[in-house]
Amino acid sequence: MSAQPEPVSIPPHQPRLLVMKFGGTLMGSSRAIRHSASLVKRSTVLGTLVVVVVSAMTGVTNGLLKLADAAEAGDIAFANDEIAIMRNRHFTAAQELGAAPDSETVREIREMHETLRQAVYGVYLLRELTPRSRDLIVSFGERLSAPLMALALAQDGLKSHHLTGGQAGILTDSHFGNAKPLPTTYTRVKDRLDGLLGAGMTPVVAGFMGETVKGAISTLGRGGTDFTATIVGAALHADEVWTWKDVDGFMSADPRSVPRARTIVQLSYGEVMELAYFGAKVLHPLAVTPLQDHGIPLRVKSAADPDFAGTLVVADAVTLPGQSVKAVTAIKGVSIITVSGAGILGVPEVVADLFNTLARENITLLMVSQSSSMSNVSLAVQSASAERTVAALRTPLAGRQLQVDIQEGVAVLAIVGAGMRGTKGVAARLFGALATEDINILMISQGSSELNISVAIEEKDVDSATREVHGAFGLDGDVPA
Ligand SMILES: Nc1ncnc2c1ncn2[C@@H]1O[C@H](COP(=O)(O)OP(=O)(O)O)[C@@H](O)[C@H]1O
Ligand SMILES: N[C@@H](CC(=O)OP(=O)(O)O)C(=O)O
Repeated sequence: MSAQPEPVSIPPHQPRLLVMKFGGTLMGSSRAIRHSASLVKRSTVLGTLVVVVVSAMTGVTNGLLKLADAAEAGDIAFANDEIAIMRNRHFTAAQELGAAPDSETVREIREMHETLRQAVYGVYLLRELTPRSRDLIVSFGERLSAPLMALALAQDGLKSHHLTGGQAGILTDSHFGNAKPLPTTYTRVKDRLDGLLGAGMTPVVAGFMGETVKGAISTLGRGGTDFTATIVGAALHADEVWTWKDVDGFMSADPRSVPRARTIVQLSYGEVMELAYFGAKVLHPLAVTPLQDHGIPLRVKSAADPDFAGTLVVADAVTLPGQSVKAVTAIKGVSIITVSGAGILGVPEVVADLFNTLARENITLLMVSQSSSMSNVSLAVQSASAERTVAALRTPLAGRQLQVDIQEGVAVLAIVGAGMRGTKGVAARLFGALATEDINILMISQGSSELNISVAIEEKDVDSATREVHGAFGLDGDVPA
């Protein structure tokens, strides 16, 4: 009889199960993918089970959206050229990750590009790009990067198996472009991934997507791979979900515009949702929601410095004494739509109609303000949805004497932190900092949770405003600007 292997002893603090998410930057080239795979291996060698969730190679999602639009507009030559460039990029990465020309992975990548080409040709023939076909086309980014990660893991000696979001069990509603997981998702994901983990595999899930009950591919909204990772984390009751980044964690501002930004040690789920909603690109706004019920921690970790703890996101995050604000964040590319005129005066149903219409159209309102005389309502929306918003408002406004004005070139700046709850003088300090920079405030709003205060300002001022506000709340680090 052969000798039984020694049982693996796991040190007491070693996580049993981690979900690790790698975004577009960390999947951007064979070199980046190899490094990402090495971060997985660091944990698996210690006996931790890891489920990997990947995004498309950086730039691919935007490229797919652009070529889909081109096909709808009749420019099939441009669309085909873009597909060829993408195909080359994926083949090169596969080859650099050791795939032989006749390997299963290369065959799979070739087939996927062919299906993509056919889908895009269908859009061109019909001159129609529905949300459903856009989701199918854009999903190829993640579907093509998952086998690349599997190759890199194999090179590191790990057995792995890659799956689409639907194959991993993620079932969604039919809100193509912004789908939400159905409740059955969690048991389905558990059933499917437990089997693979039990067989000693490291599953690689293509992020950003699920599928509807009819089997159509749906996407979870831009940045949705974070959401995939937390759905999987919640389904498997993982010890933690780690999102690896090219930054040192969640920082007190976007380090690209504020060089003095520092890593935030801890954030609550609520603080993260506010930050993500107000433009901190680090996480999808809904990403922490699946983790909240089970209290599963999320860590934002630096791929360049894996021993650094990064930012821990938990229910009861610490707030240091005197730390009213933890971060400053901004959304650029905003428009303010103002509805005004006598027709709105004293007619509350008009306002109710406006909001109902916008909710039906799935338009996200970044800020809302209504004058107390009720003679005007201002709505801040992403400029990309401004036209759609104005078109949607036509019906509730029809036949009333109302004027609609649009102001473009706006940004929304927000300060976020649980410590501002009940702290006096926070708004005064914010407005003081903006006044120092001679910045005009177009709209103001404070969330009733007192977790944030947001202001709309002209976009040209937003970077200097962010730096000034960051300093005013004592967030500047030691790094010279
Ligand atoms: N508060 C913030 N903390 C850290 N990074 C931020 C913040 N706000 C914006 N960012 C930007 O988000 C980027 C990381 O997001 P993204 O590139 O979407 O990551 P991924 O490719 O992993 O999805 C960073 O490079 C950084 O410039
Ligand atoms: N690729 C998708 C999903 C995603 O989450 O990407 P990333 O992790 O690179 O932000 C997007 O660009 O929206």
